[in-house]
Amino acid sequence: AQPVAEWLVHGYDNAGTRFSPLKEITTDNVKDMGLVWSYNLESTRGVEATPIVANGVMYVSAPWSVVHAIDVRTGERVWTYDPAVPRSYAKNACCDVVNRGVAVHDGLVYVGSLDGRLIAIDAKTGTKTWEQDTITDRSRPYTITGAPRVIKNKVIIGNSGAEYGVRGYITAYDAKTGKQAWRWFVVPGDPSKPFEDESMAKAAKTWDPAGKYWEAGGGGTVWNSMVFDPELNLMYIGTGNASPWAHRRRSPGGGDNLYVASIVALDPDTGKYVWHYQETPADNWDYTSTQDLILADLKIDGKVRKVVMHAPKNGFFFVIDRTDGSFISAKNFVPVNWASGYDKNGRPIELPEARSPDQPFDAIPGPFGGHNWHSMSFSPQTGLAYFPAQNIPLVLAEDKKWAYNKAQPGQAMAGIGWNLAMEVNPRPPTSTPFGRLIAWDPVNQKEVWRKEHVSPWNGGTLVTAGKVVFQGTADARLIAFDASNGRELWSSPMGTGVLAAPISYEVDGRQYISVAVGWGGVYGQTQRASERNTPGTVYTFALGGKAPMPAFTEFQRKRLVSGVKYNSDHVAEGTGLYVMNCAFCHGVPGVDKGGILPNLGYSAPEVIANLDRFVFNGPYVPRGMPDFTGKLSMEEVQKIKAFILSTADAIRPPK
Ligand SMILES: O=C(O)c1cc(C(=O)O)c2c(n1)C(=O)C(=O)c1cc(C(=O)O)[nH]c1-2
Ligand SMILES: [Ca+2]
Repeated sequence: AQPVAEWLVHGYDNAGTRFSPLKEITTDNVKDMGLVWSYNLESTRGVEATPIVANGVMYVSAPWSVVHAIDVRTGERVWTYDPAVPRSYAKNACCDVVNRGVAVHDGLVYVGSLDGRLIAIDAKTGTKTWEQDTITDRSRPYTITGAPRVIKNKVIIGNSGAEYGVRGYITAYDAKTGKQAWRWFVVPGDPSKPFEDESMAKAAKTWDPAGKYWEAGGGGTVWNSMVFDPELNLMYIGTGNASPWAHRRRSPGGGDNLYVASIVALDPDTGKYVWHYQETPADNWDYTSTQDLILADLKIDGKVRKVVMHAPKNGFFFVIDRTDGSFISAKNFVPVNWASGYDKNGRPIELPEARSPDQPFDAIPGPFGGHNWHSMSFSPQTGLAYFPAQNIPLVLAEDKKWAYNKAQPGQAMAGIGWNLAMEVNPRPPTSTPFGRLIAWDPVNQKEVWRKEHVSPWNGGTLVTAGKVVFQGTADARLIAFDASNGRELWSSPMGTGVLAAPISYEVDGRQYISVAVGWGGVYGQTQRASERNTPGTVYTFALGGKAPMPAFTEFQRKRLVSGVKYNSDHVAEGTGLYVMNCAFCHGVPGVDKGGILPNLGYSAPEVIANLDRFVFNGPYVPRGMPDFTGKLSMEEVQKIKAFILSTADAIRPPK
C-alpha cells in the first residue's frame, strides 16, 4: 500500500483511479482555497503531464520532454533535466511536442523523450543514470509522448506515430539497469517473415496481406494508458488506431485488424499476450483506445465483478471483465452516428453509411474523439467516473490515390508525412462542436450529471474523498464541482487553457491541489478558447492559500493579412492544397483564432508574399516545420497563397 499522502503513480494508484483519499478539502470549504505557489515551466506548447509527488518533491514534464523537479513546500526548483530533443523532430509528432509525465521509482525518475529515448534520471541530482533507444526502426517517424509506468521493477513505455505509418509496440526495461526485459508488438509485421509470437500469428489472420499492411506499419500505438492488477498479475494497455486510417486501403479483403483499437491484457513479467477486447473492429475513423483505463470492482446484477472501465474515442463507455476480457456492457456517452450500439457479444452494430467507399462521412464522434487522452477519474464513494466528453467535427473521405509514403500530386496529407488514406474535409462538416464534463454511472451505464463548457478540449479530472471533482477548462479556469451533483463550488482563473489533470497530496498535514497548465495538444495547435497565453505553469492551491497569481500574458492577435496580390482563379485548388498540407498545424486562415501555432490569416503581408521561402527549406524547419521541397510546386504555393488571402478578404469586416 502506498502512503496516501503523496501522488506516486501516474493515475494515483495501479488501478488508475485518480481518486485521492484526502479529505481536508471538502465540498463545504473548497471555496476557501487559494494559491500557495506557482512555478514557471518556461514553455509555450501543450502541457499534458500528471505530476508525480514523492518524498516532498514534485516531478513534472514540460513540452519537449523537459523534466522539472520542484520542492512542494516552497515551489522552488530543485533541478531540471532537458533531454535535448532536436527541435526539428517536431514534424514527426502528430499532436504537439507534448509529454504526459514521468514515473518515479527507487530513486530514479523516468521520462520518454519525444524522439523515442527512455531516460532514467537520478531523483536527487537530476543527472542521467541510463538511457535506452526504444525505437526498433529509425527510418520511421516514431515519437514518445506518453508517461512510462513502473510495474514489478520494470519500466514500461510505448510510442506514437500511427498517423504517419508505424508499427506499435511496448517495451519493458529493468528499472535499475535499463536492460530490455521484453517487447510486445501490437500488430503483425510482414507475414513472409517469422512472427514474433503466437499472438502475432493469430492477429495476422485478421489482416489482408493484399493491403501490404506492414508497409505502412499497421499502427496500434500505445501512447497513453497502462494499468496493473497485482492480484491477477495482469497489466492492461489501450491500443491506438491503425495505419493508415482507411480500412479498405490497409486490409482490402476485410478483417478486424487485431490488436488495434483494443484493450489488451499482458503478463507483466514476460510481456506475453493474455487476452484482448477490440472496441472498434476494423477501425476506419481514428478511434484510438488509448484513453485512460480504470480498474474497479463493481456490483453488477447482484454480483461483484472485477472490471476495467474505458471511455475511448469511439463514444461508447465500456465495462469489461478484466479477468478474461469478456464483454459486460457498452453505452454511448455522446451522440454517435457510426454504430447504433453493441450486441451481447460485444460487437458494434455499425451503420452502413459509416464506411462508404465514395461518400464523405461526418463521423460523430470525429477523429479528435468523443473523449481523447484527457484523464478520467473514478470515485468508489459516488461510484461515478468523471471525464471530459466532446465533439470536434471533421469530415473524412477515402483517398483512392493513397500509396504509402509517396508524396504524389493530389495525395492527401503526404506533404506533412501523414499516411491516413483519407481526405480531410472534402466538404464542410455539419455536426456541432461541444465540450462537457460528464459524471457517468458505469453500473447502470448512464450519465448522472453534466456540465457544459464553452469549447471542446477541456482538461482531465481528479476526484477526492472530500467529494470534490477538480477539472481545468479550455477557457482557462480550474473548477471544483460537487462530485455527487455537479454543482460548481469554486473556480480560479488559469494562465491559459488547461489540458492535464490536477493531482492532490498532503505535506506536513496540509492537503494540496496542483495542476500543470499549458494550452496545446492536437486541437490547441490551431484553436483556442481563452485570450490568455501565459507560459506553462504549475499552480498549487490549499485552503487559506494567499499567494498572488503570477502575471498572465495576453494572446496577441495580429491583423488579418491584406495588400498582397493574388489570382482568384487559384482559390478553389488552393483550398484543397491548404487543407492537405497546412491546416493541421495552422488551422483555417482568419477563422480559427490561432492556437499555439500561428494562424496564417494573421501573418504579416511579407510572409504570405514570400510564402515559398517559408515552405521550401524555410527558417522554421529547424524548429519542426516540415520542408515541402519536392512535395509542393511553386505553382501550388501560389494557389495556397490565394486561398489564405481570399479567406482573409472574405471575413474582413466591410470598411
Ligand atoms: O496514433 C498515434 O500514435 C497518436 C499519438 C498521439 C500522441 O502521441 O500525442 C495522439 C494521437 N495518435 C491521436 O490520435 C490524438 O488524437 C492525439 C491527441 C493528442 C494530444 O496530445 O492532444 N495526442 C494524440
Ligand atoms: Ca492516432
